Amino acid sequence: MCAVRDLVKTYPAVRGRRGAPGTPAVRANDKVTFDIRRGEIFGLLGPNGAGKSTLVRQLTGLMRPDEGSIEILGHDIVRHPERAARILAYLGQESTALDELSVALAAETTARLRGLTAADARAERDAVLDELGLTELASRPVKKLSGGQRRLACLASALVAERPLLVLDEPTTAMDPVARRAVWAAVDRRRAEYGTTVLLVTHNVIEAETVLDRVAVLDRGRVIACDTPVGLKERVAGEVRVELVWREQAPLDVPEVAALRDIAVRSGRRWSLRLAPDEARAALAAVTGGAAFSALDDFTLATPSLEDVYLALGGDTRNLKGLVKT
Ligand SMILES: Nc1ncnc2c1ncn2[C@@H]1O[C@H](COP(=O)(O)OP(=O)(O)OP(=O)(O)O)[C@@H](O)[C@H]1O
Repeated sequence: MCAVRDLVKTYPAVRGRRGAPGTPAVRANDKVTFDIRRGEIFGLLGPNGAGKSTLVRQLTGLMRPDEGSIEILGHDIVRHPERAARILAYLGQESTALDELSVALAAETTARLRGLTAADARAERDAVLDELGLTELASRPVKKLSGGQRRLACLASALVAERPLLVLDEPTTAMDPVARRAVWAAVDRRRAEYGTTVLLVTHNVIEAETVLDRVAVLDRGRVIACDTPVGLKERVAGEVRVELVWREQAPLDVPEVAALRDIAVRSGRRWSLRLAPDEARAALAAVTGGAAFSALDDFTLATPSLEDVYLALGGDTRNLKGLVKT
């Protein structure tokens, strides 16, 4: 339903004025290629600055690529960017003009703009607000809601008047678990009833593992892997993750601990290691059996997550949310 081929987007360099340093050109998307199938929840996963929003802006017709092609439901979006608005609903990260309206009016106005009659727009509005648990907030201005409520209200507007493709950029940011569940239930229902396809932008690995059918992992503008979460995890199936949390500082005078130091991803008191099963056993025996044990606060042993895949692929995890617990 969506085919992206060799998409390239470079933000040009900006020359500094009056001696101020300029900014170099940034190749935000570098030959990005993938396909999205009808009815799937397809994810774009990557850390801050990986190029996800740039990609989405091109898919939604808001930005023109330098090179490459985008075809959605047979429409050439590079040549006809205006057609994107008729095919897809886009929930961006930024707040919009809808912020000034009440929750109900924002949804109703969007439905009208998408071609529904006044009566149909009101019916859609009521159904979507009810579905997302927003009825009580219907008369409140969007801009006066909490962060999570505002996201939900913007999603309500995105969902009115069915579109075959939903493009959702971090839809559940700032939402509580009840709101998150309402979002995924609403998405699932559309998929089941209308075969709706979803492109989900996220850097939340945990959410990605649970909701996505397939995921393209983006790193510095390039797709470094594209597969099902299970398929990606199989790439590191031979490894387990060991998490060590030290009480204060790691006892580096213990040789076994010093040896682990260089292969651990360290975040304060927490060390995260990807090891072969027998290495993991040896490491745990060393830190739980000997002199290091009194310095250890906690440890866990877990099967690989998407985070491990990301690391194994050479990704830069510094900004990947849901990874490093502090
Ligand atoms: N308008 C712009 N001008 C110049 N550079 C930009 C512009 N917008 C983004 N960039 C750069 O392009 C790269 C990709 O940015 P983009 O916003 O697409 O990343 P992202 O994956 O969506 O990040 P995030 O998760 O933080 O939203 C980054 O290096 C960013 O600094």
